[in-house]
Amino acid sequence: MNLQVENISVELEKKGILRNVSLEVRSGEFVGLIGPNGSGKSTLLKSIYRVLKPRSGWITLDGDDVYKLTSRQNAQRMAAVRQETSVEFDFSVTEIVNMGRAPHKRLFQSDNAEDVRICEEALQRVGMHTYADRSFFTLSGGEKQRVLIARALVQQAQFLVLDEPTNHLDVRYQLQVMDLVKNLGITVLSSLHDLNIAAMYCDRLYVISEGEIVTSGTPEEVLTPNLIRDVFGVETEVTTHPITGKKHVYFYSEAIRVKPSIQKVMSGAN
Ligand SMILES: Nc1ncnc2c1ncn2[C@@H]1O[C@H](COP(=O)(O)OP(=O)(O)OP(=O)(O)O)[C@@H](O)[C@H]1O
Repeated sequence: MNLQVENISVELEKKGILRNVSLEVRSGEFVGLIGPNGSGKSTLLKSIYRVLKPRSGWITLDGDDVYKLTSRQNAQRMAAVRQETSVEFDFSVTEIVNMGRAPHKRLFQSDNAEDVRICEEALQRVGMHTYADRSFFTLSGGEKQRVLIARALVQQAQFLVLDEPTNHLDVRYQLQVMDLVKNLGITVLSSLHDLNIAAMYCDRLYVISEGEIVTSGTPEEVLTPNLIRDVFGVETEVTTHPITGKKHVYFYSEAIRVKPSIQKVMSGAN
């Protein structure tokens, strides 16, 4: 599934939030969207999963304008895990996950054995199978996140949009969820705050700042100290991770002093 975003602009309350944004996710790619708070990541993803229609430009999936597809056609192709999902009624974990099967069923058609198996398997994959009967309301932030990822998985769409999927997750589940998504082998576009997670998992990155894409490329091309200083205002050292061979970003803090021995190296002293 190939996503093309062409020159979209979004205005909210008379303020330009996205300006002429273009982006491509090729079939099978895992593409990350990084940028500071308020830069427009969620707005861009919402435009793609049809919650915020752009004022201009167009968005296509395999050449079809997403805004011209029926909801059912769209849900068969694209699943989204949003940053904030409001669940208004007291559903169980299983009921929430089952909702992801709706695009594959007729109205009021009950779950068959295959639906049950797919939902159980998805809960197992996110490590939430022992919570099947729990009320969704009673779950922690990380547990909710994993259930919502399971709901997206059972939709069996070939394109997955994720808005900060590792938010709320402890380090083990951050890696587990990212591994799981990576191993699906489907087309993925995900906003990410953690630059090292982005470097580990993404084939390519787009960097957004103040509503505009400022650069894109492989993590090796994009994650440089200059770019991170310009976009995030933070000083870094970027090296190659000794085990994964991926880029790894070390951050300097103003509050935590740099060790004198390292300061010497940085200033070029012997
Ligand atoms: N409904 C709205 N009305 C007015 N402004 C909005 C609305 N929704 C978002 N914005 C503004 O649009 C800008 C982009 O917001 P967005 O949520 O897309 O950023 P983000 O990059 O996802 O941020 P974060 O990393 O904090 O989640 C922000 O300045 C935000 O305040």
